[in-house]
Amino acid sequence: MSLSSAFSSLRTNPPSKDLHTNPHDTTASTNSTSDTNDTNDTNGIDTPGLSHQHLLPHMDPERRHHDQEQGHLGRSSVATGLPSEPYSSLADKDTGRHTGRWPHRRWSHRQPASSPGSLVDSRVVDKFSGSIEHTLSTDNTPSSPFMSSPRLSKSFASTSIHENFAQQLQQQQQHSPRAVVQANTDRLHTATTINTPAMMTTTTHAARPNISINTSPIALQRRRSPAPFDPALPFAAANAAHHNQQATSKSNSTDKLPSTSTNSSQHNSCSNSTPSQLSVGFNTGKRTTSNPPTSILSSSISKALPTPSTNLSNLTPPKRRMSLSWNLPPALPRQISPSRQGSSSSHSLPSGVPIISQPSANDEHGSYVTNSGHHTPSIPIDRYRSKSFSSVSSEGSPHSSTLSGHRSNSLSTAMVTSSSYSSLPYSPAVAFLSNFVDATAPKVSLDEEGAQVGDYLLGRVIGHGGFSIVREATSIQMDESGQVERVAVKIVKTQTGATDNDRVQKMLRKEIAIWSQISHPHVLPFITVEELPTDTFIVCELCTGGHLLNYLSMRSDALPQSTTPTTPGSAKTLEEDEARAIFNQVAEAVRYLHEEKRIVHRDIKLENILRHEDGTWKICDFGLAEYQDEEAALCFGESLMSPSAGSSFTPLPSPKGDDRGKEAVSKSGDVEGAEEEEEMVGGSLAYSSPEQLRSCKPLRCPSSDVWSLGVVLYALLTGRLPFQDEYEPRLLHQILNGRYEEPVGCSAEARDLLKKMFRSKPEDRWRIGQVKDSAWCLGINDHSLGVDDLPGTGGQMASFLSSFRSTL
Ligand SMILES: Nc1ncnc2c1ncn2[C@@H]1O[C@H](COP(=O)(O)OP(=O)(O)OP(=O)(O)O)[C@@H](O)[C@H]1O
Repeated sequence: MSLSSAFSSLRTNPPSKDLHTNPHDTTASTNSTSDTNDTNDTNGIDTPGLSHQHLLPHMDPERRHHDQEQGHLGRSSVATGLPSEPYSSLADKDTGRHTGRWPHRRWSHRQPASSPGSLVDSRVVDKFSGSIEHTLSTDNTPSSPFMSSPRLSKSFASTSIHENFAQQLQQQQQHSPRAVVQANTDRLHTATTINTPAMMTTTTHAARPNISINTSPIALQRRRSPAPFDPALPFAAANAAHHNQQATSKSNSTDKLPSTSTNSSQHNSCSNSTPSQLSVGFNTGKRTTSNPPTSILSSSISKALPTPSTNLSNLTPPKRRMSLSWNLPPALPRQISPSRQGSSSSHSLPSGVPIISQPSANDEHGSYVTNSGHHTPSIPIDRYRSKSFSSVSSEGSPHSSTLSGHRSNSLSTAMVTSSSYSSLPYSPAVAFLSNFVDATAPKVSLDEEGAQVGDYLLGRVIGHGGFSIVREATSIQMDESGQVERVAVKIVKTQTGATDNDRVQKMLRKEIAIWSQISHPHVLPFITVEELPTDTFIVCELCTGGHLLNYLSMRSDALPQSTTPTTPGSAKTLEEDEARAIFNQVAEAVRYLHEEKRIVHRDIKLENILRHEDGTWKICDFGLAEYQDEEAALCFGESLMSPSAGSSFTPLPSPKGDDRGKEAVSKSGDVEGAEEEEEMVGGSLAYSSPEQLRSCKPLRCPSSDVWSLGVVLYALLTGRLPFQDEYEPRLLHQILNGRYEEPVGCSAEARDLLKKMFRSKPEDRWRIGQVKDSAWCLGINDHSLGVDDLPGTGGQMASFLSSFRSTL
């Protein structure tokens, strides 16, 4: 259910007492509430007796511990206890309507068309992406202080990204040679187990007869286009080759040996194909394949990699079962051989699959160069040729042609035994495998730990956004003091083809454009952006102290159990001075945005206030930020606004006593015409202002930021949210009526400031300048003067009094 429909349903079905008898309502109380609307504007909706659970002490300690273990930088859903399913996954697939729960991320009035795709469970993909997350549902977890602050979801929620990850994983699995091998081995009953490149175990089970050719479209396709190369396969193949050779030598049974004759077409098949495409006979212990058998190595490769193109109809099972473990030595050293780089080769292996080339003439011991330009020295090629491969028919063998560069007729009939290798530093299989070192190196995807992005190396995941993940990163170069710079990198995937992609990219561009214009000590500094076709990387300053929600949770945990407050503020999560110090920093940043940059943040919440290691607090996440009007957009970010949107901007709503822009604000608080058609309402429900709830379009109204900031102030003072209820309609009514439980145990100035920030009508609400100049922010404790209540004076008068007193 969208917000607008939720609201209209509220109007048509005004809340009645049965709201309070709803089974969700376990906290009905008669605690006093504060109608902070000075004009007593309740819109005809009354919600008496609403009470609040105390937030922080109810938070599951295990979850908090997990979150804290993550350096307080974990996924916000962990800390909040909010359901991690994105909004779209909570919507009915057919109707696109809400299923009744609010998501933990953002919200939208319009549902994405890609509902089915968005049903991918992010938990699955979290595992895939390597970040172990506990995503909890409100259905089965105890409520937390902020649990019932359900957040509204962006329609381009995290599932789209996760879905992309999952699809990639699925594709990779489906098309990898390993998958094809697996598919075929179901029939061939051949299992190949590879532990690591260095330690392999190959087990060959008896093959079943009557195996037919797989001519499925996938198989045919695979023969045409090289499949992704699975580096483990050559290892398995070569191991099998080595083992097979030894076994067959010992048995001395020529009947069971595969033929060593081959032809050049088979050679080409080997050298021009990925391992999975090697289409020669399956070594079953009998020479019964229709393809001419190849060298022992290549036939063993084909055994490990039975492919669809193999005619296996007459295969008979081997009589024994073999099992082999082989420890490989470390990878051989490599050098770049510029002379070979880019040289044309008759081989056409996929990039990354090296091809052994002719040893250089002046290399005493022989050396070889791979198709990736790597030159591998110090392999005694001649010795290999004369001894290791003496038993292998050279014709058609990939080794005989590529390792030595010519086919040696001398390599014909002698058998290889284990003693053949005794004088060699490496076995032939190892020599062969060493050429796959590049290919076997773990492939680091561009957005994973270890990848390099610009001048930075990506590290662990430190946060999740609605459509991004955030990783720690370090600069690859040291600064003058020999230190590497630590930064955070926000990674947004480009989901080509996804329904939401265009909108996500557009919003991302706007975020970058706005964020890069901002410079303030209490705004998270933007550093740079790197764009790749697959991802966008926003590099920004790292805040190691976690976000404010974590901080409050941690401080609440530290409270003795006996002091768990029953009313907000009765036990202090933070001392008022500390709350003031934090609030002043955040309010100063908001003042800068509103007054100097004429930007509205639109997503101010505890999770978007980060603690720097120097102890300062900074606002982050400009994903929903907007310029307040056309003038500001032209002045600070002219390219950001579409012409159509630009012309529709209207002046800001103003506080009481200021006529500027008054006519632009409708009764509902909507700023008429200040929306782009395709924009969607965003933000978190618990922080949303009444005017935003009433509007089905996103507002560029700075007073909405002030409301959200009031929610932050309340949390700082009391350790809980002012508007919270697991029953969504009741939560909406609380916000729309501006009803919250007035905190006890804090100063009158603080309570007064809250009232001013929670005024229902945006034009009555204090502006950020007034908030900053309020008696509480200035630390003036004499509320008896009542100057804050004088229209249009509040902050200025407090400020004046403050300076006046300091002169006394
Ligand atoms: N510079 C940073 N240092 C440390 N943690 C960070 C930093 N930036 C972001 N994070 C963490 O990552 C989380 C998500 O970041 P951010 O809010 O910027 O992403 P987002 O995709 O815009 O999220 P949202 O859906 O809330 O808009 C933050 O809540 C925070 O915990």
